[in-house]
Amino acid sequence: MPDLLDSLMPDMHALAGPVLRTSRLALRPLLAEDAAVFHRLINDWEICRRLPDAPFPYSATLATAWIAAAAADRLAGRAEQFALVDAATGEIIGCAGLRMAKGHKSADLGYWLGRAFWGQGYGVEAARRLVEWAFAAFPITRLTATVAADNDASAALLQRVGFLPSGKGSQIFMCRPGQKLPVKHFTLEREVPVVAVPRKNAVLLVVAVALIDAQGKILLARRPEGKKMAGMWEFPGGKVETGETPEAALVRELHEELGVEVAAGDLAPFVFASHPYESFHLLMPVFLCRRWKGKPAPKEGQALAWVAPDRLVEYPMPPADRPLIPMLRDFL
Ligand SMILES: Nc1nc2c([nH]c(=O)n2[C@H]2C[C@H](O)[C@@H](COP(=O)(O)OP(=O)(O)OP(=O)(O)O)O2)c(=O)[nH]1
Repeated sequence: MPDLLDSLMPDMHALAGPVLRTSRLALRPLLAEDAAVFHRLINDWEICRRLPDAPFPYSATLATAWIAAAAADRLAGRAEQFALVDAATGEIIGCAGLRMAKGHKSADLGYWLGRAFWGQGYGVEAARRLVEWAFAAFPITRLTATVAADNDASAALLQRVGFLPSGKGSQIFMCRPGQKLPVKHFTLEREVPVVAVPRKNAVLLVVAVALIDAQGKILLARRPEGKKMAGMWEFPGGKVETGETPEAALVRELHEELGVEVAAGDLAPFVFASHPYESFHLLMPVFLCRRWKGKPAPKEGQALAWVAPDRLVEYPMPPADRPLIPMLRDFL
């Protein structure tokens, strides 16, 4: 359903550029017919004295020329300037834009609001949206912004949007010819996505079980070809998934690997292995289980063997399992 703003907005086809929306604003390209409002808002000493490129008084001719230059800059890829439009009224309340550095590696953020619209969070709202769009739409790695050293409100705005102070300097402001005024520089770096690099000592929780049959033999499964530690004999089990209890993981693994059904209550905690492997640290609680439903069958291509406790040593096992063998032998 078209909202009020759409009905107040100039013909979208006339807009040679994107329209960005926030909860209260639309940021749209400036049009030649905006010149009168643009001029009325900007021709204010309190605004011009804070903008490096604005003379004072700010003439109507300059307003028209500035809007035309903004359109040319957009076409040439030099800048993206927007009128900030109140979504409730369709009224222009200020401007914000990005001036691209050569090669589009960075862009400079600029903005101003008509004096009646100060102190209501419009600047932060517009700047946030522009920043978000800038990083999404261009391969820039950094945004910069410069404010007059005494413009505390603007410095605070930038910091609320995520900019960090990056130094001080001085700059000519057109409304005060002949002198350089102190400025503060700010930058905002593109967020580098955090890539989850597995840490060498990341703990991997694996759960395993010694299934013990009526003769007191223990079931071992041989790790199939193609897996790490292929050929080693291990206790059935596997990784505990996120949100799973060790018991639930074991019930699942025994069903998947061996086709047997086990009740969590029939799993008795026995011992654990804690072992540093090359790329992770294994933490493996080992349960004992004497009751299950079904006949264990190799569902995943593994060989199975029922082994008496005193013969476990004859089966090559992963290094993490070796300390478990005497414990099982002594206990059973
Ligand atoms: N199930 C089981 N795993 C063991 C034992 N001893 C031991 O070091 N492990 C290691 C081998 C594996 O790195 C890990 C078990 O994970 P897993 O069975 O879910 O995974 P996997 O390596 O077989 O295969 P994949 O699913 O990651 O491809 O724990 C053991 O006695 N039983």
